[in-house]
Amino acid sequence: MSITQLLLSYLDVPTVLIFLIILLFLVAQRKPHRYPPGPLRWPVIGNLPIVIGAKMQAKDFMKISQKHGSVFSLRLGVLDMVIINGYDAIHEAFSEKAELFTGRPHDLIYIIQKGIGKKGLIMNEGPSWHELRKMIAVAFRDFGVGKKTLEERILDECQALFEVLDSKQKAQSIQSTNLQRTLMSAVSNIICSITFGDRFQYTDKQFVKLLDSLARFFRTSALALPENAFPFLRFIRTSSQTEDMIGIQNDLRDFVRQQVEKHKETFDPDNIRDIVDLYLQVTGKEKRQTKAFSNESMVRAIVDLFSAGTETTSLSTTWAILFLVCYPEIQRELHKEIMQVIDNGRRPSLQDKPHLPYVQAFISEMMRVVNIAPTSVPHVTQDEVELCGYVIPKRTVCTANIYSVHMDPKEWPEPEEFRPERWINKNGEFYKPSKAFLPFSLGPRACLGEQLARIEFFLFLTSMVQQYEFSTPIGAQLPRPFPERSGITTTPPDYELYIMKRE
Ligand code: HEM
Repeated sequence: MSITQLLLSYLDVPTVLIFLIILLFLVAQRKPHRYPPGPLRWPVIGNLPIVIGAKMQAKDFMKISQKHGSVFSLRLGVLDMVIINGYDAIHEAFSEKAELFTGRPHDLIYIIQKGIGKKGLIMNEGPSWHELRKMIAVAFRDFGVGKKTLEERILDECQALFEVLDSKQKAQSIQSTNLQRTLMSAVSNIICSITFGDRFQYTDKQFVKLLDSLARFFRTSALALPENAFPFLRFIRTSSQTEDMIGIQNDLRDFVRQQVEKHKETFDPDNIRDIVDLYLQVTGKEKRQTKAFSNESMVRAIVDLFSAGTETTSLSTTWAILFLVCYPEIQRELHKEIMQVIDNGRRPSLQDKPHLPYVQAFISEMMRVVNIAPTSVPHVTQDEVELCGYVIPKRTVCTANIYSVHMDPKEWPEPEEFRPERWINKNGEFYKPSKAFLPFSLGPRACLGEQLARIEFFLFLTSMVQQYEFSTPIGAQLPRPFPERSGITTTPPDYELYIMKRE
């Protein structure tokens, strides 16, 4: 009997199937030379089970990094991505090798490709992104970020918020998610006033609907959408979740377009009121219709500011209230410090900040534990690049796991413990105990709204603690003040909240 005949005599159907499965499994493990390691991949779906249905991807990613190292790879269907964990690796990528990591996956992640596109700020890349980012940074400065005018605007918005809180207080307890919606309106009004020079009533139907949609958008994980893993699905039938996310982006664009059209009617080149006016001036008067300064890129850039500026800061404030409720002794300490520095019930000011070390410590610790944007916004490699000894090919999606930086026990002993005191030195002053603190990411793509967010958050929190005491109704169950669920952002649990105006 020849060898071929011998082999064929063994090849029944189950043997062939087992052979094929092993072959597919081996093929699924193939990676380019010196590519980052990663968990075993299933044939066809790759590592999709890791992200689908995950409550908190960042936490799962951190566990994987404990086994495979700070830089590891995943394959989600056809989408290859690299997850970067820990301060040192993220610093090497986004700071030391920043110019090679500034791309965005506008062509690689379906919801971004179809719903957001390449224009604007967040998903744009290359010279037009650079030009736009520079212009918005200057506009933020010109329209008051860091100036008294903006401070006044924020404090006025706090006042509007307090009127709503006072009416809610009369209704006794409220659900914390309702408060978050109100906070979203307040925070959103600040970015609206910088961009459109206008604010909206908290009951304005279009505004409320838009903010609800925005919250839904941020609660979803873009990575887990089936069309990213299997692009052919886009030609058959997109999932309802994907349709919803695309619809939200279209609604946001329509809303901003309406505001821009209204502006055009009252535009006066000698009186530039806000960012839309500035844009109209640049694109109209100077006839500058470059890629960065087209009408559509303006609309998209403003949608980006509106979205990024609303959800993150309002969620942070909602989380802060949860910590006040769960740690009444910390709330008392904060109130005591605020009362000592801001006397006679005057409105807080940014000038008070250096005199409020415990407030600053509370804010930093809250941002560390909560990780509002736990996996940041994905970057893309602009060329082949070496990172921590591995080689990452050009146009690979790279995600920084910010959660892994803030939960690193070597940098933050007992990282899950909420301890504002970590941020206070022996002299009772506020200080940064570790470099491993990146809530706004780092490098040229770091959050453009960091300064604004910090100002808003400080003024909102200080004013709220000055005026109100937050607790839960007697007998109500206390929620756990630790993030357990996240999409693009980290959502606090819903609970019954009691707000009492201070005398
Ligand atoms: C607590 C509040 C906030 C947090 C934690 C936060 C966090 C972040 C993070 C992690 C990124 C991704 C950076 C990267 O890709 O490496 C980002 C990007 C961005 N954020 Fe924020 N953000 C906050 C508030 C704001 C506000 C108030 C605005 C504006 C009004 C804003 C505008 C932006 C923009 C435009 C980008 C994209 C920058 C670019 O791609 O060039 N953010 N933010």
